Amino acid sequence: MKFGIEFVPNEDLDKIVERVKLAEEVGFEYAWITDHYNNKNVYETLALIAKETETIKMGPGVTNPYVRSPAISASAIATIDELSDGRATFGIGPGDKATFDALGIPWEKPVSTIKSAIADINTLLAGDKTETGAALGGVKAVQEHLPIYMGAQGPKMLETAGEIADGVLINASNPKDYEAALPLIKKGIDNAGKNVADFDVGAYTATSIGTDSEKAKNAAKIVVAFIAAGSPPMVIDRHGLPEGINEKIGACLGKGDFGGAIGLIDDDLLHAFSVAGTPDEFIPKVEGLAEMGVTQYVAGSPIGKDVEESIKLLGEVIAS
Ligand SMILES: C[C@H](OP(=O)(O)OC[C@@H](O)[C@@H](O)[C@@H](O)Cn1c2nc(=O)[nH]c(=O)c-2cc2ccc(O)cc21)C(=O)N[C@@H](CCC(=O)N[C@@H](CCC(=O)O)C(=O)O)C(=O)O
Repeated sequence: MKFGIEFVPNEDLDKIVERVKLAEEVGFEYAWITDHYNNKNVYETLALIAKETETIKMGPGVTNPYVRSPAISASAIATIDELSDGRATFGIGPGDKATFDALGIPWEKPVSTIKSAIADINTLLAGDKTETGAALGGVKAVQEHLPIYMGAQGPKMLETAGEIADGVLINASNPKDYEAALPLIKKGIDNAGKNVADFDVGAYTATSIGTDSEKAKNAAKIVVAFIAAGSPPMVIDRHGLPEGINEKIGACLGKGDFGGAIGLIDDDLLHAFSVAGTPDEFIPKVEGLAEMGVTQYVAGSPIGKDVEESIKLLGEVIAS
């Protein structure tokens, strides 16, 4: 199992860089930086990480094809590959409606849009010209093939990821989600005549680890509340959760009643939408994801009550 870690660039960048250096030290192989227009810029954050680290791979986890053209994204990730001496990796997903509504960008045909964006980015990174005549000149990726991952959850997006990407990052923390996702990804891999062994299935989880189980679980509750509220009925049903619990939690969040939302998060919801607890509680959960075909465990927010301590504890899980 490879291990990755996610950071949201909405806080002091020096702190994020220090945390990525600590993650590198304890054995993490990937640092994924989220990309939302209202946070600090993902590529400036990645550039700082590239200059301050030696071995960890890094990339957007995940950008989207609507806010930047494929040529701008190709130039940006090739620059990170140069700065990091060949450690860049590129995560791209369809983004979400709320973002594009706020930006006044029409969100159309996400599957086709991602397919054509990835095709152009691969063309440009290979040093070739796109159909419209775009070509990179003053920047060149170090890696022969810079790996491209897709953020995906929907069935078509998952199949597309298997078909055209080198890996997938799925926002899900429970083996049941991977039991449902793997056949779709495999269908795409088979369609493209690729080898499953070459494909990286990333579990982009809501992680909360600590020496005190209760405290670790409590730290995860608000994140779980947002995930549960955004989950469709099919996912609520998959995890055997009470029908309508997503709406109930969403209603609390909608009126800013975070205490009420957190009060609704029980162990079943924690188990469905996060990996939370002590290192000893973590190891069987990570093993359970591996049994379902997950090949990269990505520790996503909140990581833990004390992030530095949690990164070190995750180092114990990596070493186990
Ligand atoms: C579009 C959507 O795809 P989805 O994979 O479910 O999208 C949910 C998320 O993956 C998406 O919002 C991501 O961008 C969210 N996301 C992030 N989004 C961000 O904006 N920033 C981030 O940093 C970020 C990180 C992230 C990490 C992991 C991850 O899994 C997702 C992440 C969907 O509805 N897909 C369906 C329908 C697809 C569809 O629209 N089909 C149409 C059009 C077909 C066509 O396009 O040609 C049709 O069938 O007619 C499907 O896959 O079946």
